[in-house]
Amino acid sequence: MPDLHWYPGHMTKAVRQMKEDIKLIDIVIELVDARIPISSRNPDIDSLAAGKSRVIILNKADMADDRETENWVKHFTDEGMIAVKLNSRSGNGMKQVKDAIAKAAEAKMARDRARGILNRPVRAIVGGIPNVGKSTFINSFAGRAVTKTGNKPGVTKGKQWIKLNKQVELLDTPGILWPKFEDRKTAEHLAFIGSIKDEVIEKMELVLNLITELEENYCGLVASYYGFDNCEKTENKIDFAVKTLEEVAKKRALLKKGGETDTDKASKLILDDFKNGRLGKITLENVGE
Ligand SMILES: Nc1nc2c(ncn2[C@@H]2O[C@H](COP(=O)(O)OP(=O)(O)OP(=O)(O)O)[C@@H](O)[C@H]2O)c(=O)[nH]1
Repeated sequence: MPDLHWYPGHMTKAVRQMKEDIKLIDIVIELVDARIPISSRNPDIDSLAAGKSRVIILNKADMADDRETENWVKHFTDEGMIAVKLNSRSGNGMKQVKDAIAKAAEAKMARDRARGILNRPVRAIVGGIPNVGKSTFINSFAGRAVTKTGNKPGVTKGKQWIKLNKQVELLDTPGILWPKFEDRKTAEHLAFIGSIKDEVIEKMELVLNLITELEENYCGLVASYYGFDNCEKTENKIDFAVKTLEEVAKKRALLKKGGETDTDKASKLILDDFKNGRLGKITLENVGE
């Protein structure tokens, strides 16, 4: 197994920045990928965000299994968080997100009022591991109608805030959290969604494990996307995955010079199709697993 404890320097800097920014913040909005709500979280957010209001957004819900996403929303709500699903690209769900942030802000203002603090702005930050959609979220949140604050006296130097309403504003630069590499499966899931470079893990091994995982919950899905039938409940999962991979190469005419199937190209194709949601609405991590 390759060394997965890879930790680029820019991330160390980004994490330090997030620790600094969070001091100004009342509400921490954590973005996770709805397809892998556990692996795309960073457990350290709990200590980073201690004492803050918490909102968790299941982003990229358009690529996840709707039923599973509902289960996750319920799960995080039961844990005492405000949980919402969202498609940041289309903005579908943004109204619910804004309502959720306004609700968290209202609770914070009520606590302030009880302590005699009036009209203090409530500030929020978006945090998440790479590629979960933080920038897309901020752009979609800002939309066209809202005005940016900042560059005026009294506003922290270099920081821009996007106003949600009179009292609530969102920091326009996201906080970057580092992905966790606790175990092989987590690292693979992060590679499937593109949060860590898939060069970190050998592509062929990665795709065989993806096919195997998909077969468990969505039997025949890979085959049917590429135009053949194949749903076998077999014990020999890796053999089955290899067969599927070769069949995909044949179907897509991915052949080497001598006519042999080009499974490297087929691996790349399947990983790319999954990453971009072309294989369908799929969730790889279920509540209670
Ligand atoms: N389908 C879909 N794609 C999304 C959604 N949100 C973001 N994306 C896409 O996901 C990719 C990554 O989005 P970014 O906004 O750059 O993610 P980020 O978290 O800011 O990434 P880093 O800068 O690497 O930390 C882009 O191709 C987005 O278009 C979503 O809700 N649905």
